[in-house]
Amino acid sequence: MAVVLSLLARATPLPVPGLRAWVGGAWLVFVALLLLGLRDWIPPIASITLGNGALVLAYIVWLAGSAWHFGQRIDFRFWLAIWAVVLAVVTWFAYGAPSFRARVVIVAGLCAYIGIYHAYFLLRHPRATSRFGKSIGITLTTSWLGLLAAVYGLRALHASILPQGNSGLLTQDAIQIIYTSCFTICNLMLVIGFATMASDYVRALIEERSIRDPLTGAFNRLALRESLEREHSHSLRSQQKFCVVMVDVDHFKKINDEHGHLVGDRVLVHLCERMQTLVRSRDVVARFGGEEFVIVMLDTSLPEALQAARRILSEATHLGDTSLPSFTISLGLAEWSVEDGSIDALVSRADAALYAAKVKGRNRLEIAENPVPSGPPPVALTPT
Ligand SMILES: Nc1nc2c(ncn2[C@@H]2O[C@H](COP(=O)(O)OP(=O)(O)OP(=O)(O)O)[C@@H](O)[C@H]2O)c(=O)[nH]1
Repeated sequence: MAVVLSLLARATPLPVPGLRAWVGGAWLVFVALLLLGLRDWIPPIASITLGNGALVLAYIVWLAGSAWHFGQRIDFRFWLAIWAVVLAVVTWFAYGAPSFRARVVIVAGLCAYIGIYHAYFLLRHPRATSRFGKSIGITLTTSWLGLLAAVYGLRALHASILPQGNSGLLTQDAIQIIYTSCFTICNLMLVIGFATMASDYVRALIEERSIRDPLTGAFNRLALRESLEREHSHSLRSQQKFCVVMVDVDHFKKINDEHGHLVGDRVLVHLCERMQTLVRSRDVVARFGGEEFVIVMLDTSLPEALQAARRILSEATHLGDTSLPSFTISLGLAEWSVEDGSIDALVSRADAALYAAKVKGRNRLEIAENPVPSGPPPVALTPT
């Protein structure tokens, strides 16, 4: 399982935060099982102390991997201190006052605790839930973490109260064989869970990149077209109005020429961020190309859109404490009409209004002419 996860980590097209730690944890589980399995052939210090140490460390490293995956850090000093104490206590119960029962209760109890903590962390993390709900990887990982913690908990309880609990995992009795199988399956499924989380992450990132403009983070033209088509057919059914605003930076070429393209890029990023804060979160801000943006204001009539567009004209160019050169923008606003036969016709009207704003001196807002009815009215895409 460690080999498979390592190969997967090498094959991922994009770096996945936390994946290296998950790979490291899988190798530690492998080392731990090897050392514990070689109990009769290697010195107890290697088998008992290092074997249990590697096992506990594996679960801490897996937890750290999940925290990194979501851009967080665990308190390593705290966890390493716990690890060191457990190692010392296990060594004491191996040499000072030998007690297999005490070692099992301590190690299995701690592993159960880490498993529950890890599952709880994943379940409660706000970024673990996307707009599609919990990812398959997280569901899988938390389920198997819960099961693994339950098996460890049972093992600790069993060792502390029942006489058979005092026998080693590798003993040939039925209950120990069940424990060994459960540990193996849970650890294997956990590795599959981490691999699925990694692939969920890569897929989500690729999906996100396919609809976003890499410079500004605004939606790209593909996403814009999809959202316009969605709104257009929704409006054909419901007659609910929506508006399109075209925004263009005035004399942007001059900004590039005088300050350089990097400053020009920062102006675009700044403008985009400002516009996103000035519209509702469900409105769509997209980069149409170059220094031109399109905002789709969903379920919005002309008077409401006019208010928002005026706000954008006056406030989107505020520089705050940035070191950017001052700039202005021009806007063209068009309200969807049933006479717009297609979304291209609507966008063309907004573009024409933008052109009018440029011709009239820039740094202003123009409203598009009503569409000229041509031919029969468009047919609704789905029956009303
Ligand atoms: N920095 C930067 N510049 C870009 C980017 N995309 C396009 N441009 C530049 O934007 C400029 C657009 O210039 P024009 O189309 O002449 O428009 P303008 O200078 O804004 O003039 P008006 O729109 O008429 O006010 C060109 O110089 C492009 O090279 C980009 O991503 N980053």
